[in-house]
Amino acid sequence: MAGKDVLLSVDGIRATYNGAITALHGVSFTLRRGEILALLGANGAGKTTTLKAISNLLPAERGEITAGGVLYEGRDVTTATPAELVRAGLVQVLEGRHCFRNLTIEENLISGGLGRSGSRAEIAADLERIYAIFPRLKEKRRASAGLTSGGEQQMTAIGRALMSRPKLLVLDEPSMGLAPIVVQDIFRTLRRLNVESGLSILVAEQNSAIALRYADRATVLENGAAVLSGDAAELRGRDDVKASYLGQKSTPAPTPAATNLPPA
Ligand SMILES: Nc1ncnc2c1ncn2[C@@H]1O[C@H](COP(=O)(O)OP(=O)(O)OP(=O)(O)O)[C@@H](O)[C@H]1O
Repeated sequence: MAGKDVLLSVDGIRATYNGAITALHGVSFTLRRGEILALLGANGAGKTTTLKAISNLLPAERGEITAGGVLYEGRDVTTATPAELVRAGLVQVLEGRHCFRNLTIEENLISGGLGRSGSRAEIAADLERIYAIFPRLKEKRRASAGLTSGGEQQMTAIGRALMSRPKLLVLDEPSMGLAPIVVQDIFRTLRRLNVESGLSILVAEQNSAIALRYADRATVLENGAAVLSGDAAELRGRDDVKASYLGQKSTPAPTPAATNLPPA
């Protein structure tokens, strides 16, 4: 992990929908520059709401932050528009790998760079950078995004976000609905980007096993509150985390009788 300075600070966020449903009850955590932080939790724990609070996307769903705030690079961005956040380097890949289905993969990627005032040559160079990260997208660049596989659409959604040259990439459940091998490929790529270019990553995941394997640290949400935070490696070794989030039972010590059995 690179530097230790704080890039993103989520400070006691409470959030409601329709002025009635309280989805977050005071979530706090920090993300250091250059790290991968996983936001874990079961269905409905508040992961998506937290990410949308960070990117100021709640108003589109009649949601709002009612207390607390978000600091990005030391600046209060609680009221910054999503477009301002993208320009400041904070980009979110929404849940469900949204692509423009009728546009080609390449057109989808180019759309991600439109917010920057880059020349044609710069956009072409950025495209080549994305194709080097995801060679599969280069092969499929002329295909309509809607006709490509779920994995290719996820890569396109991530590639499009990378076209705006983010400092902080925020991803909502990139593993959703994808085969384990594709999920592993995507997490490996995220880790490589993190190591090679220092990209900071906040990733919300229900798949705690893969997220804890690739993240530096993790925060666990339950019922709209952060209940646990720590180093990913340490959390992976904890019995309560294994039982509640990794679907593993703690292994009982073998009984003497069992030890005497011949190998199966
Ligand atoms: N647009 C919405 N309107 C009303 N309530 C919502 C809305 N979106 C989420 N909620 C509620 O807010 C709570 C947190 O949901 P959220 O989607 O943030 O959880 P999550 O951890 O991301 O779950 P999932 O993994 O299923 O996406 C849930 O009780 C959910 O029903």
